[in-house]
Amino acid sequence: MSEAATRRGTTSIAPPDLLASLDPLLREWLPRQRWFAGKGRPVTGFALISATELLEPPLASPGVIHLLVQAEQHHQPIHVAGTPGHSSAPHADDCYQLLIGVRKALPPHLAPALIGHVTHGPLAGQTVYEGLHDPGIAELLLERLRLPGRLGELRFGRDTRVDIPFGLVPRALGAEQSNTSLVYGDTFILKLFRRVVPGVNPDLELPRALARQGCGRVPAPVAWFESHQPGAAAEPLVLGVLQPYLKGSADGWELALRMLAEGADFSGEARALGRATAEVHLALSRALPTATLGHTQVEQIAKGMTERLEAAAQAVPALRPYAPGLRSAFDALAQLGAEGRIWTAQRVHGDLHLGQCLRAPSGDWSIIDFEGEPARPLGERRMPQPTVRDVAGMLRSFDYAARSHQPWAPEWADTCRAAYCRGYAEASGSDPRTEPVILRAYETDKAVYEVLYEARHRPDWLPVPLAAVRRLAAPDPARDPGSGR
Ligand SMILES: Nc1ncnc2c1ncn2[C@@H]1O[C@H](COP(=O)(O)OP(=O)(O)O)[C@@H](O)[C@H]1O
Ligand SMILES: O=P(O)(O)O[C@H]1O[C@H](CO)[C@@H](O[C@H]2O[C@H](CO)[C@@H](O)[C@H](O)[C@H]2O)[C@H](O)[C@H]1O
Repeated sequence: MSEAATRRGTTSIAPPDLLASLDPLLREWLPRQRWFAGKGRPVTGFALISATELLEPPLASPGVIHLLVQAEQHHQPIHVAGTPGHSSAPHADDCYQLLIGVRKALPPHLAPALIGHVTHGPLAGQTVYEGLHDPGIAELLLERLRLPGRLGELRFGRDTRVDIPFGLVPRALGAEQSNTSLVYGDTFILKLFRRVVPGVNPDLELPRALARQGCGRVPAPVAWFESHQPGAAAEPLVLGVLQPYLKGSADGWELALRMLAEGADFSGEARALGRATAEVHLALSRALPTATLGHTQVEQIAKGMTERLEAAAQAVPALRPYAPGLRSAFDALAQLGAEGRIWTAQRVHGDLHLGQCLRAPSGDWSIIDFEGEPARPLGERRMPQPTVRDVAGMLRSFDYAARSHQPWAPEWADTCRAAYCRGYAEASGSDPRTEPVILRAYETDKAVYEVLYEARHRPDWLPVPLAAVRRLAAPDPARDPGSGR
């Protein structure tokens, strides 16, 4: 445990002692979590950012300790699962939010939440576990959100116009997630961010800005909590956001797969999704500053895409044969910029795909999860960007769905992609397909991101973005730019 960083805490147990007790257990448990971002590099220790007791162990059982810890990891080349190659992607030590339950022994229903048995230090003889799986702890968290105020370095805030009833029954969502969500009585959903970075979190910022615009496409934040580290320069860390739960809504990804399996037409939904995306873009352009992208900025964007491609090709050797073809998409974008083509940029979703779209029983689509691509630096995620970035994300998603189907259903993807662009044009007045160069560049950038994402998180899925990479590296000039084949 790094002594230098065991700085402070609002705990009855001295933070260095607390961390010394937990260190060996967390080293083993943390890398196994779906939301752990530093896969492939062993955790060598932890530095404490803050520790706050929500309930004091062992006086209270369960005890509940809120921890922000920095996971110290080797920065040397990593082996990326599913590929024979290595990556040397530099990574700062990531900070994670943990809610640790402490009990003498775990009741059977909490057995899957076990982190381990503490053998030494002030918690010796206690069992520690993933507190978010304990309904009692989840209830306690909602209580804190109902009553805004401070607890140590934690600050709880809420929109007091919205009633948060007492006693809503919690359940963990259990979804494949980058974070962890709890649903309360089918009324609210609390998302706890796992890897946290200082600064404005777009997943709170954008939905609040959209709510101020009266945009009904995005659930409006009802309550939130942050950690405020001492020191004037320190920016808060946004830790959780409570929103209305869209009961009975269907996830766009699941729905698309279901309709594909049934041979049902999804183009009506794709068109509605295009309209929903354009409406959100319009509201964002009104809510937050926009920018004009001239020659220099476009060149910078193309350079960033090329650099990401090179880093991804280093990490995933299967990408290497296609790199020259993919690079040509970014060169073509830079070339258009050099010829004087100007684009408008604005705040966008940043990681839009079918799984971020929820369809209410009424048929209305909502959009969630405005965090952006988790691996990108926060400053980059909050920059104004061309809206085609989100469009490209959705087009990729139709391709993903079609390729997850046996047999591959390319016509299905083509129809959805075209319908989505049509819907987008109806609501925005401009069809993304009329800008094939920038569309191809953003789609290529997204496919490259996906190759790296899948290599790191779901190696079995790697063939899906690799198939797109093959197509994007050698485009057929005769083909419609909205087509995914
Ligand atoms: N407001 C909501 N209403 C209903 N379900 C939601 C809502 N927000 C999120 N979900 C569900 O939770 C899942 C994870 O939410 P998301 O914000 O995408 O988390 P993550 O950033 O961890 O991926 C979504 O796929 C969706 O099924
Ligand atoms: O979980 P997040 O919303 O943070 O997003 C990450 O995980 C997504 C997968 O869960 C990943 O999306 C990719 O797979 C989807 C199918 O599961 C597909 O619809 C998307 O088009 C594809 O990009 C996303 O890229 C990643 O950031």
